[in-house]
Formats: sequence, structure tokens, C-alpha cells
Amino acid sequence: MQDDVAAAEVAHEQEYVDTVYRQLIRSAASAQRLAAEGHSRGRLGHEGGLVERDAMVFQAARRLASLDAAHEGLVFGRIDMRAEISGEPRYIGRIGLRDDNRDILLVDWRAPAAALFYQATPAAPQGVVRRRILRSQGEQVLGVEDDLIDAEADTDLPIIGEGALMAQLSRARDRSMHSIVATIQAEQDRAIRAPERGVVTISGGPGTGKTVVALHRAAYLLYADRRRYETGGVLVVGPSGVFMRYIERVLPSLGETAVALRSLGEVVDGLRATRRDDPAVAEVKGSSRMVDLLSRLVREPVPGGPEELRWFYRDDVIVLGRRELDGVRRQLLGGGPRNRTTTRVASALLDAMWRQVRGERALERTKGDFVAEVRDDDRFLDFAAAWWPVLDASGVLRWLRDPEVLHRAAAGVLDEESERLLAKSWSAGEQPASVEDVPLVDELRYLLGDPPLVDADSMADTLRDPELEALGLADVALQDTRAELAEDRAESRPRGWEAPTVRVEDDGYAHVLVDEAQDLTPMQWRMVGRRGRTATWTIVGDPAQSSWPQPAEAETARERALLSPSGRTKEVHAFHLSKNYRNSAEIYDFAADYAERVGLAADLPEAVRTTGEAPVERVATDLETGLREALAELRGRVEGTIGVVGAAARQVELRSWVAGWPEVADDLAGGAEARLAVLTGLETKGLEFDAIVVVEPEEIEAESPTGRATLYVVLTRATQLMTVLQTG
Ligand SMILES: Nc1ncnc2c1ncn2[C@@H]1O[C@H](COP(=O)(O)OP(=O)(O)OP(=O)(O)O)[C@@H](O)[C@H]1O
Repeated sequence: MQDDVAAAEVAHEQEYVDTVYRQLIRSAASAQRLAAEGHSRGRLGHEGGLVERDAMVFQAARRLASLDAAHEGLVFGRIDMRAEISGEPRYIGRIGLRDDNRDILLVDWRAPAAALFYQATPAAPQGVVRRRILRSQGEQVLGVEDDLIDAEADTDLPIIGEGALMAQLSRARDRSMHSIVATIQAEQDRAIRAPERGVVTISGGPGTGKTVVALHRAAYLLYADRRRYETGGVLVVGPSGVFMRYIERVLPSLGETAVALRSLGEVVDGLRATRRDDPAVAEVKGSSRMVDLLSRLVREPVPGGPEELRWFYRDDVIVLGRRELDGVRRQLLGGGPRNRTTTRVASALLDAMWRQVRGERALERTKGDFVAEVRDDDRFLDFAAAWWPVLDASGVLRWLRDPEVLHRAAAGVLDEESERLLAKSWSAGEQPASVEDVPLVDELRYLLGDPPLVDADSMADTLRDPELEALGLADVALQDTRAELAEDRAESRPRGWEAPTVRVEDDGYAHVLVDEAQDLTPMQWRMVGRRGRTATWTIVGDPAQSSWPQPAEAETARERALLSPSGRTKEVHAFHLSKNYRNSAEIYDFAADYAERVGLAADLPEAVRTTGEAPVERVATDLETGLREALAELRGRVEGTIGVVGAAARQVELRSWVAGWPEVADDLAGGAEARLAVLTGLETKGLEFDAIVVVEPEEIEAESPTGRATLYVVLTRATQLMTVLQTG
């Protein structure tokens, strides 16, 4: 009987969904037609082109093309209100849609009219009687799940299903995060729809949905003020490339593609760092002491550059030796960021040279004659370009590979041990930049300023430089020499160290969203902060999961990063999430016990799901055999992903073991999509798996000063089963 009712309800919903899809096709086609017409007239979106509504439908249809049919369908929700409020159900979908009579068929989940769908609870029904979630695949409705919100309402609406949230949480995991648009919970919805001003912080313990909520918030902001956020750009920063791959489908599945997703190693254009430095090195490179060190570095002479300029002028020998050149260097450095001063180098050198002109024959001529004679001489131009070249930040960071340069820059800034760690890290030959090097490159970009020669426009600026014009130097000879030298450098530049591709003024975004914010070092805060001076922010994190050992220093850097350009503190709206939707209660209890035992001062959420499967602690005499057995068991018991997590120093060994076992060969196939992954503790940040094997937890704990927090992260990654494996 109940089955018949359910089948009838599904059939009924299918009819509605069919209507919506038919309308979508009609609207999209007409919008496309109009767009084509508008386009041919060059007036898309303006009077005579598309009216606003059609432009919206057109945009929406375009975005819809990227909808992943495997996720929840276009129409996923419905609310029925008390009869005295409305006799018509309200359908909620990924976009809004009207029929040909302009009546609403589907409410965009982000629209104010959809808020009730998420915020109505039995304690505060707000007129909603029943909330229904439609489970679909593509255009086909597979089932419905109902919540009776207002049990006191006089209604004969059938209530079907066992709760969409639990079904969603118990599903087998693959290697990517999914949108939760159908099952957003009320406290999460409040964070998603928070006001657009200032800074929204979202805190909460493991698995509370911080990441997924933040991503839905990005989609919400794009909806609420599309013009601002699409043109100004939304930047999402996460801890690692693996994490970015994990979350990269969520926004497209919500129909949004205009968002830049960057891991911390990719924030600077042109750099893609994945290698992590050892924790001790990372601590030095991440510290704000590096600002002083780098400020000194940019004042250094170019290593290997010419040290003397010797010039015969009539009866004079003009020599600019180290002392004179140091004077010119200081004078130039006093005039602004180093690369900006490259247009002034010729005149500064000529001034210094002219000061040495003494001979009588020479003095018969004026300074103007002298300048005219020297300035076009190739030897002079080559000297100027080699002595004061346009510098690129990655190249300048490489100067620190010379221990003497490092020592000069670090004197009085770093202690001996820190300097030794840096020297060791950078003397290890031609390595690509590490994740921790990227903020240093960025700092240098700002200290150096933009080279005047990055494009034709700025070339024109250079040529208009009044000082050059006054000196009669506004010709291209020096520029040509510089351009040639820049090309030479580009050719000799090792892979992975590309020059910045944009000017620093182009770095700003309209919104910056930082995930796992507890892990940002002070230098990373500075880097991200530069991209959000005029932006609004969403900052997501859980201090108990932090792997940065100097929280107070990071806090100060974070506060600075959030200042407006005029130095004002942006207003902060804080949201806290309290329920863990990832781990079973059994697994989370185990992790929470650990956090309390080791004194992590963790924010402990309540896990909403129980499985009856407590974590298993296995002691093996032989680790390889123990791991193989543990994996065999987990593979048989979960359908989705499995993670093997061990200390960084064990990775090579673990990978080679696993790669040698024929029974898991299929599970390892598929690269980033593989069912089975071997990871370090830090690499598991933000991720989740159906089952986890934690190999030798004490090693994970011991590998860095914040190893306990890392182990806590690892213990909160599994949704269903967890095995903790140690040798006895
Ligand atoms: N309302 C919801 N409906 C369905 N699933 C949800 C909901 N909220 C969270 N989840 C799921 O819970 C899991 C944890 O979410 P998420 O990774 O965003 O948490 P987190 O707070 O960022 O975790 P951590 O800090 O431990 O990395 C994900 O699988 C997410 O899809």
C-alpha cells in the first residue's frame, strides 16, 4: 500500500520535472536565438538585444551544460505550505525558471524564496508543512524523501521515505566532493546566506561541512551579485592539489564555473608548486621574519653582474667602482621598488659619471653633450642593462642559493640554525619551487614591483617617463637591450620557475575564500591577503587541526591580511557548525577521545550517524602482512574509497608494497580517481574515504611539532570503517 502511494508520488513528480525540462529547452532555445541576434548586432544584453530575463536564461542554460547528470537533478526539492498561506507547492532547483506566462516553475536554491526549504524545522516550521527531496538521475525521478515539518498542520499530504540526509551521508564515497544542495541543514544555510559584507568565518570540528558549505556560499555570492563576483573574480584557496581536485566538481555541479580554485602552491600566477618542505624548514620559510630577509635581498647587487664601469671621455678616465656603484644603487633604491626604477638607471649612471669629468677639454662641453655622446653607446647600454636588469622574483629567490648572499640577508634576522636549514633547503640543486617558496616569490614580486616592460602598454609608459624625456633618453635602445637580456634569461630559466604573467595590480579578487585557514603561515596570509585587499572574505577552519606551530604569529598576519586598503578592520560575521556529517559516531568518538587525551582543545561536534562499527586496532608482527590483511578485509566491506595513511618517511615503502599486491591493482588504477590511495597525514587534510588504515600512528604523531593535530585529522577522515595498525 505504502509502495503504491510512493510510486504514485514519484509519477506525479516526474510529470512536473518533465514540464520543467520542456520549458528549459524552450527558454534556452529562444534565449539562444535572441543571443545570436543580439550578438550579430553587437548588443548582447543591451537595449535591442536581450531583455534581462532572457539573458539570465541564456546564461543559465550555458551553465547548465556543465551540470553533472550523476548528481542530484535540476529539480531537487519541494515545499508544501499551510493551506492558508499557499495552496501551491514550491519547487526548488539548481536554477530558477519561469513558464511562458512568466509564472514561476522553479525557484533557484539561492533565491530568498528558497530559504524556507532549508530553514524550516519542526521546532520553527515557518508555515512549511512538508519538505520533499526528489532523488533523480538526469531527468528521471527515482524516489522521494519527505520530512514532516509541521505535525500539527491539518493536512493529508503523504510522508514517504526515511530521510534524504541519512541516505546521502551513508552513500559510498568516490574521490570527489559532491554538492549538498538538496540537504543543506539550517545552521549551514545561515552561513551560506550570510551578508555579503566584510568577513564571514565558518568554524566547526571535523566533518561539519565547513568546506562544502563554503563552496555553496561561493555559488550563493555569484547568484546574489553576479556582476560583482563574476567580473571581480572569486578565489578559492585550499591546502593542496589533491584537495583542489577533491572539491573541483562542486561548483560546476552547481552551474558555476567562474571561480579560480588554487592550492597554496598555485596562488601566484605562473607557479605550480606541489613539493612540501620538511616541517622545520617550512616553519622558517613561513615565518614573517622572512619579510625582513627578503627586503634586504632585493637591495643586493645582481650576483655575477658587472662591478666596474670604465669610460674614456676625451682626456678623462671615468671609473665607477664598487663604492660609486653602491652609491647609485642606494640612490635608485630610494626611488621606489627596484624594477620601477629601471627607467632611471641610465640617468643615475650618467650623473655619477659626469661628476668625474674634470679634464679641460672635456669641460669645454656641456653635460648635455656628454649625455648625448654616451647614452647611445652600446657599451653603456649593455652595462646599464646588465648592472640593473629587470628582475624576476623567482630569479631573485634563487640568489639565496649562494650561502654568502643568504648570510648577508639573514644577518640579525634569523638565528644560525634557521639559516642553516634554509641553506640546506636551497643548496639541494635545481629543485622546483616548494609550496613554502611560493609566498616568498610573491613577497619578492611586490618588493621588486612590476617590470616596466611586461607589455606594449607599459612600454609606452616607460617611453613617456618624464625624466627620460628631460634627459633626451626616450629612445628604445636601452629597452631593446633589456628585452634581449630578458629573453636570454627566459631561455635559461629552469622549468617550474616561470616569471609572473600578470602585474601585481591585477592580483586582486572580489571575494577570497580560504579553506583550512588554520594552516596558513604568516607568509601565506600575506600572499593571500594581497589578493583580497578590497574583497569580501569567507574563512573556514578548525584550530585543533592546525599544522602550523606558531598560531599567535599567524593570527597577527591574518588580522593584517584582512585590513582594507585604508587600514580599516573589516567587519567579521562568525558562524559555527556543530554536527559532524562525515564520520560515524563510533569513529568520531575514537578520534575525540584521542584529541582530549593529548590536549588538543578540540571543538568537538556531535556525529549524527551510527554504524555499529567501532574502529579496529590491529597489532601485527610484520607490518607488510598486517597491512595486506587489513586491506583485504576493508575492500570486502566497503564499496567506495580506501585510504592508507602513514608518515612521510614511510611513503616510498608503503607505495611499493601496495603496488606489488595483484589483488589491489584495479583499485590503484585511475590516477586521481583511484579507489585506493596512499597518503601522508598532511595530504589527507580536507579529504575523506569510506575506510582508512592508519599505519603506525605514533610515527605520524612524531614527525612534526604539530603531529598530534595531524593524527587527529587522519583519525577523522573515514566515513565507515577505520583500522589502526601497529607493529607489536
Ligand atoms: N547537509 C549535508 N548534507 C549531506 N552531506 C553533508 C552535509 N553537510 C556535510 N556533508 C558531508 O559531510 C562531509 C564533510 O564535509 P566537509 O568536508 O565539508 O567538512 P569539513 O568541516 O570541511 O571537514 P574537515 O574540517 O574535517 O576537513 C562531506 O562528505 C559532506 O558532503
